[in-house]
Amino acid sequence: MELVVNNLSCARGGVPVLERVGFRLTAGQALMLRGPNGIGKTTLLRTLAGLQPALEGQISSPPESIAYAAHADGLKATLSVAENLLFWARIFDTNDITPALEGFDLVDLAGRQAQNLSAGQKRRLGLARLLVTGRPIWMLDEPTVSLDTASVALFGRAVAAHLKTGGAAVIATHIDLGFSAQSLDLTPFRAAPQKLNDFDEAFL
Ligand SMILES: Nc1ncnc2c1ncn2[C@@H]1O[C@H](COP(=O)(O)OP(=O)(O)OP(=O)(O)O)[C@@H](O)[C@H]1O
Repeated sequence: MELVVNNLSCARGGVPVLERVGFRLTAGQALMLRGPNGIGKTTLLRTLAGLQPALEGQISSPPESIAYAAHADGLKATLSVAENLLFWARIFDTNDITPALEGFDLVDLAGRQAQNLSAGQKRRLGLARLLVTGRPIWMLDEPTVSLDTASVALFGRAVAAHLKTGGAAVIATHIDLGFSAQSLDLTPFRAAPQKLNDFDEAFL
């Protein structure tokens, strides 16, 4: 497993956000994306995960090798915790949700509808889905939002275990997850402001 990103430029809403981002990640490594609000961490993760096209550059790993956990939990409200996990597990050709239930402390909540979970419990369920994908590269956007201290530690252990078994992770977060990781500050990669075209200038 190796993720090599070269000369990657990406846009949001048609506006270039980041230019010439590059890094290399091998099995067992995690990369923490840093930078101020609005710098483009979500945009970069979405591009790496294949949810939007890059303006230019290369990403060595195909989207099929990546599991992406976004800001939104994306849960099925009327399905139970176990049913939500099974729904996802079957997409990835497995019925085994036990490691996901156990790894994210969801065993006692297995029968509860997702809509009746607390915010932190919903977040744990959203993250537990990573374990049923079997995909080697995790892309995680602010994964610890709503998590209490114990759940952050639980999540940190889940990522550390994933790394130990040859996985990799790219994580946009402002907090320390308790394992060693590289970090990449995106500030130097901020795209230059676009030059106004003649039409815009005529109206200024
Ligand atoms: N749908 C959109 N249309 C146009 N611009 C957008 C859209 N969504 C986000 N942006 C802009 O793109 C830029 C990058 O946003 P992005 O969400 O990637 O930043 P971020 O680093 O993840 O921020 P945060 O730390 O606040 O989550 C920001 O300036 C933002 O305002």
